[in-house]
Amino acid sequence: MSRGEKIAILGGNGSGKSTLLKVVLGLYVLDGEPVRYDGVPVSAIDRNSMFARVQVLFQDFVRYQGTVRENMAAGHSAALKDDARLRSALKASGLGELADGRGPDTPLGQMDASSIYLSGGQWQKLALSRLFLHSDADLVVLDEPTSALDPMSESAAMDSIWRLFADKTVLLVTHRVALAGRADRIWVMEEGRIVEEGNHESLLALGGRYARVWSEQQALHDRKISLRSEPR
Ligand SMILES: Nc1ncnc2c1ncn2[C@@H]1O[C@H](COP(=O)(O)OP(=O)(O)OP(=O)(O)O)[C@@H](O)[C@H]1O
Repeated sequence: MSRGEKIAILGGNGSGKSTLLKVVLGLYVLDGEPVRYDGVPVSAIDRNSMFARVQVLFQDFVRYQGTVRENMAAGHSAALKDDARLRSALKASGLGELADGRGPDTPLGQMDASSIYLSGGQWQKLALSRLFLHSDADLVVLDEPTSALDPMSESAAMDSIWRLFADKTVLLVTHRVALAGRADRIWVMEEGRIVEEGNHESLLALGGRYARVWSEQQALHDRKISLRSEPR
């Protein structure tokens, strides 16, 4: 990976995408050549200084029984007081109504009668807001960050991801070829290995697994559009 590069990782269930992220982060150590950051093996880098430079969003992100503010500012107390930053991060993930409505002090979950319940997709947006709020890392690692979002929300959230992390190195795991297509480089995984590598155009030209999944997902998309436009 080069600094500032955007890499998307595609592959079927169990192909090794999440495992690869953990290897990159030094959470799993493999035999053989180690993962290096600026030439330094990941095992030789102090965990705290490593995680100060890396922002991670896994699929099983945390949900705190607390307010929106507490959920977003977890581990970063300075952000607790900055309402403008909190609201802007909420809007970037698609929670504009919450930002403009009851705002950062809204209690979530079952705290009391004034609490609101978030849906699965809304929790994922909140997790993304937390990431946008603290986007001061060099490397951003995202494991299916929009998997619970509806198509419109997903497209808007991905726009925010590319915009807000424009100068960061991004590693994005996704099942959606349309989202991967915007990356500088795509790794296609199968049985724990990268079996295809390139950008959208070169992988389409290769005519392999990526090209096949791309045309299948395009056909599905076109079918949905035509179903929507058929007269009732
Ligand atoms: N800690 C572990 N110990 C043993 N096997 C594991 C461990 N974590 C993952 N695996 C296995 O490694 C394989 C790859 O898992 P991984 O979670 O990386 O897949 P993935 O490509 O992210 O899949 P998905 O799209 O379903 O999230 C799977 O067969 C899984 O069962």
